[in-house]
Amino acid sequence: MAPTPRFSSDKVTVVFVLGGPGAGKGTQSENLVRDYGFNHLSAGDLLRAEQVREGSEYGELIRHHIREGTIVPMEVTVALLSNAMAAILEENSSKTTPARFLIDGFPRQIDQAHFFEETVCVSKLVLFLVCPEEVMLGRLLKRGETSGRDDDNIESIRKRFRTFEQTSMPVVREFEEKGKVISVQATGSKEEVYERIQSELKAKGVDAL
Ligand SMILES: Nc1ncnc2c1ncn2[C@@H]1O[C@H](COP(=O)(O)OP(=O)(O)O)[C@@H](O)[C@H]1O
Ligand SMILES: O=c1ccn([C@@H]2O[C@H](COP(=O)(O)OP(=O)(O)O)[C@@H](O)[C@H]2O)c(=O)[nH]1
Repeated sequence: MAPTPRFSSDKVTVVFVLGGPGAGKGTQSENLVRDYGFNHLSAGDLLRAEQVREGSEYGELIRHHIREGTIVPMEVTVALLSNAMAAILEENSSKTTPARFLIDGFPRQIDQAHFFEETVCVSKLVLFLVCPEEVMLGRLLKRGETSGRDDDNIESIRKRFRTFEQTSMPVVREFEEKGKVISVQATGSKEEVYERIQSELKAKGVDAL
């Protein structure tokens, strides 16, 4: 028998934000948090916090995968996301009912998508930021001047691009077949991209607060 997800869709609305490394997922998520009352969970940020958490048994494992641009085993990432959602719901700090969650940079592999939807909750939409590699490369190298991230260097970036094409694009295609994907061109200024996102969300019946 299939497991029951931890959160039902009358309690939570989940929107995944996907796109290649440097497509602008974090940047546009900030806009959506401000205007739509989303709670923002970045899978990468949660993993980086766990990597440096004192006493974590996963620190070295996470460090290795992030530097190699490969995917951390899904049990680790899904537990971090699920617990972060539970903490937000417990604080009852959400501005909307159902509580809106924007999950950025996840799922990046098909088994993660299935495991999350079976055990945590079913997603409503996927916002997919479409961006050519040369644009993402330029943005990441610039971000690398100040980000301090282990993976904003040319070797890791090349590996992340490969993982994105080979492992993460199949996730986008599967959600596309279910009619859940909003694709937005992520080139041009941050403001232009955000305007495109807003008009697509409106068309899907997701309104700003
Ligand atoms: N439309 C844009 N034009 C120029 N730079 C951008 C744009 N969107 C994001 N950036 C910058 O590119 C870098 C990567 O964006 P970020 O939101 O961190 O991407 P992701 O979360 O997809 O890796 C950041 O330094 C960000 O400020
Ligand atoms: O569900 C996830 C999300 C991220 N990562 C790891 O975290 C890195 C950075 O992801 P993030 O979304 O922070 O940044 P991006 O690569 O999109 O700029 C990835 O390359 C992966 O190694 C992962 O293993 N599983």
